[in-house]
Amino acid sequence: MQNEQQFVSLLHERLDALREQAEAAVESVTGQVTTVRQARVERDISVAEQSGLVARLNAVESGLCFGRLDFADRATDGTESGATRHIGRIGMRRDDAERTPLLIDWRAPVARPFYLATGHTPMGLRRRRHITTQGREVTALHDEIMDLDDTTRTGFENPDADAVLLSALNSARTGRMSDIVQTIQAEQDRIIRAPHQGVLVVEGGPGTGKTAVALHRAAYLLYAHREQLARRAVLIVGPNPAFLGYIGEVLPSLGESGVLLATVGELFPGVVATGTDTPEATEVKGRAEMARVLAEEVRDRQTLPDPVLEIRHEDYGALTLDRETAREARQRARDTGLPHNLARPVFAFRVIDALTEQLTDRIGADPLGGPNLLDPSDIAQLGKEIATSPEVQAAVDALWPTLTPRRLVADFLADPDRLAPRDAAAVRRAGPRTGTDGIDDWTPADVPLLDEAAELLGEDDSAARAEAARERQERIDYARGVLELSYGSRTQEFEDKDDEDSEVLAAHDIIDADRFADRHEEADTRTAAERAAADRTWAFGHIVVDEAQELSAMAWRLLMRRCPSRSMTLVGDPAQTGDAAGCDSWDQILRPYVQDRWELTRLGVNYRTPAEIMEVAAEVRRTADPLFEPPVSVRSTGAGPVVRSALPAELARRTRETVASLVAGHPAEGRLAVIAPTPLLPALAAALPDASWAAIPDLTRPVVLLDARRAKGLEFDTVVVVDPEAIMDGSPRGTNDLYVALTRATQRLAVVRDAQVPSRLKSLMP
Ligand SMILES: Nc1ncnc2c1ncn2[C@@H]1O[C@H](COP(=O)(O)OP(=O)(O)OP(=O)(O)O)[C@@H](O)[C@H]1O
Repeated sequence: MQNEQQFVSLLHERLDALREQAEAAVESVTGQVTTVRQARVERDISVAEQSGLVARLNAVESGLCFGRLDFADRATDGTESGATRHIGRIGMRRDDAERTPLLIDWRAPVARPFYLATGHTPMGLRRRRHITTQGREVTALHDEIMDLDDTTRTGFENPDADAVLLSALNSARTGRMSDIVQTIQAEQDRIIRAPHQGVLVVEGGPGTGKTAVALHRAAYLLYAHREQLARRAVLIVGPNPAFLGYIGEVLPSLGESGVLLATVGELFPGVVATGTDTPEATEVKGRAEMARVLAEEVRDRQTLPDPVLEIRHEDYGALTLDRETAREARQRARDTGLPHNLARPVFAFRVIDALTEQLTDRIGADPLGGPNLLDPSDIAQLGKEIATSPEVQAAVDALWPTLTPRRLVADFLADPDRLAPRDAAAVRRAGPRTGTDGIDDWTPADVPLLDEAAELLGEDDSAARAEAARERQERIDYARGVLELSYGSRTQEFEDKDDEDSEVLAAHDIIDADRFADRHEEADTRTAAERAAADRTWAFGHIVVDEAQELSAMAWRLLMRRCPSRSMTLVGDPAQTGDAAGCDSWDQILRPYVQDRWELTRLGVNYRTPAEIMEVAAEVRRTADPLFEPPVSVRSTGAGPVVRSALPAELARRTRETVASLVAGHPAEGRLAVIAPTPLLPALAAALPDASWAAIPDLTRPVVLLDARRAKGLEFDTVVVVDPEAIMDGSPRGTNDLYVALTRATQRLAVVRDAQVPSRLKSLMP
């Protein structure tokens, strides 16, 4: 233990030294004042790099080193004979001439036996050690002998190989998910390190570690393919903001920050989707056919005169645009296949041509019947006058208006006549107020519609692009110089890959002058993730979707547009689908985009819910699917759910008593959630004044009140489910919602039933 303590102390000293260096570097450049543009670029880059490094070093402080591998003297693969390697959150080297490896990043290939080796397949190991620390102090060691012929003993051998895992699973929850880097299981490790191309679907029941695996996979991919992914950023999509808050600390604790966490409702820059839809409206808006409906809405705006449009020209009097000419112009514009706003100039040119011809005929007609008296330069001049005439422009606008996505979708929702009457009634809402460009409270289900509209409409940005190209060339010239400088001052002490592959990246490692110029233009020192968040057309390097079963067909269209490489990890559980627009089958989701070229893998062990609680939850699922088999719980606590019942008027009071007795029975422990049907929440909030209750509840509070939909993906030490039958009947997928609610507890479950409702579930009888 003492030796291990010394080593861990040494690691922290090294970490301190690296941090001091980085902080000093930030300080030394921050104060520099310069007017030379190249020097300013260098300074900004330096500050961004070194500040990022400081943040990263701070984040890995806790649990910096958690494992040790002792390789056998006679190594089977010939690489690590007799060596000892410590495994940690990041890689570090000594500050010596050889830059000796000190700590191996958990993602490095050499760390892999830590997760995969078994007595049967020792992968060259003699011993594997789990090191538990608190702050900088080593508090426990657990050794596993991998080579049975090896008779050396350390005194820390633990017959219970799962002791470290079980201690992690039993620890009190904090309202924030923690990483599992110390105890990743072999089946999880294989998914985390699966190849990065293509679509990988990870399916598994509640608590099987899908979220944990998805996040560690993102961290692994950023390590293994940093060059590609740091530049394009990784997007992690979660079901709601509370869930994103819950998982938000995992990647920083693994030293990663180049990731954008977002809900689908946050993926249309400039729109904050604060509204809510009924389940019916969500379902209708999520249907794939909405793409066609919106396309038809756009075509509807490309109108024709009926039968002619009279245009009064200031100087030349009345001009007429007939239906046939407009139809021909419209066809030409449509034939380009361009989005509406980009095809508009084609339509406009044709109309202007026709009007110019009309005017030419009128003004230049030879009274004697000879050829037109105007010469080509006169005609060109007339054309210009027509094109710039406000009346002509108004006529073009009336027939082919420039449209914005917000306006189009708002108008459609105000008047959704194209839909069947029931569907129209479900989605109809007040139109945009005069003068506004949309509606005030967009809902998450509107966002894929807005994105679809943006695709259909396009943005005429040719002038802006030409200007951007010119500026970019200027930046490239400066960036070339900066890169040369950056290579000269590269970091030396912080790697466990070879030199060219350093995991601490400096500018010269990952980019050439072109890309560098893109990233560090003077006016924009944002990270790739930040820039991605502001850019609707950003193509992410990899997308991870959690609770993927909840996404609608329209949301998938949006996500696929953001990921042209189709490098994606989708995790989910169709048995937990709650959203009315959610999909039931992966094939149905993926076929339109990748046909059958996607891979499915399953996780079968439940690390969260004890066996006794899982049995009750499984019974709920079996009411919908009699052959349902739940994932196997890794733990059992010996305690089944406590069931109480009360008359409807007493439900809130009974719930308060139940919460009070559970809190009193387990005073210092973790978090408690009350999960109830949405209509009951106000009454329960009044009865539980200390509970956190909001659209985005504070999960770090001791008691949290929420409905089943918001509980998705979360977990608590203790869960009280109120009125289970009402949750079941509350929506078309209510059985799934109740299944979700019952599977959120890591330790204890209580159920408060409505005594007047006959129970459909044997195990939920008092
Ligand atoms: N290898 C592991 N070591 C330690 N804890 C683990 C491990 N795998 C999973 N867990 C823990 O199990 C719990 C459930 O994991 P997670 O939330 O990822 O499951 P999930 O499959 O996403 O569940 P759900 O479908 O219900 O949202 C978490 O507390 C997670 O930290």
